Amino acid sequence: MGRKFFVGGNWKCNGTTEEVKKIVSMLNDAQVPSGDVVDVVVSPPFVFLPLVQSSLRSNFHVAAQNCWVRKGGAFTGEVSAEMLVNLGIPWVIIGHSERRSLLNESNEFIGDKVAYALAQGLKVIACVGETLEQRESGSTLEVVSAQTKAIADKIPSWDNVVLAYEPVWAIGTGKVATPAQAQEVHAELRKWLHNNVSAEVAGSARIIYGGSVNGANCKELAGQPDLDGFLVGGASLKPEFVDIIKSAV
Ligand SMILES: O=C(CO)COP(=O)(O)O
Repeated sequence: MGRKFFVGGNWKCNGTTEEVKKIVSMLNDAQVPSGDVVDVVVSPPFVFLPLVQSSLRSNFHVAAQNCWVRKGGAFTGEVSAEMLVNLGIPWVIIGHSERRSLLNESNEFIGDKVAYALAQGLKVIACVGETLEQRESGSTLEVVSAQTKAIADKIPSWDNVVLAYEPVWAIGTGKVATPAQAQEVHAELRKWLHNNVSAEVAGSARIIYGGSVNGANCKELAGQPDLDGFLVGGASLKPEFVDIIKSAV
């Protein structure tokens, strides 16, 4: 169906200048499949974006981990989408579960952010995912559909959106979703897009998985038909990130 594999590395709130330089040189030296086969996007903290942007190999790209919901101004501590564009940062992660839960970002706020970022010309990695409680109570599909709807309602096009399914119970816990669990939700999300957006978007939108992905479990997950890549946390800071990129082929 021609959906290009996508591997994102979310560095979260980690790193010193020295560590960032080391990761970048590890990535620059890596033998990986060509850019026709896989998109690789790494997401350092804001303060390291210019360093990574200027030193990273040209076939890998960078993402910010967040941006402000509207035009910049008197919003102390925030970084606007316009600033990212001004710096030539092509991607931004929006709606990560850590921001949803720790900073109380609502579905609606995230929908607004995705829409604003897209309107400024950024490409967006939009995250959805259920908590353990929600999974155990059987509401996984309802939760991820509502999160996806809040985004779909606000955006005119899915061309520049990658949807990341990140079950909260799998993030940073070492508890990865089984390939079957991931495939089930990815297929449902694709069906949701088919029924609520269009058949074309359902066919072309990349849906990537995040949550305790590592060099050992990536290959089997990557083989699932509706799984188009990964958003990697902890392992994106380590050499095994290269193995995850290689799971594209
Ligand atoms: O939150 C994640 C990526 O955005 C996943 O984190 P881990 O890979 O550390 O579980």
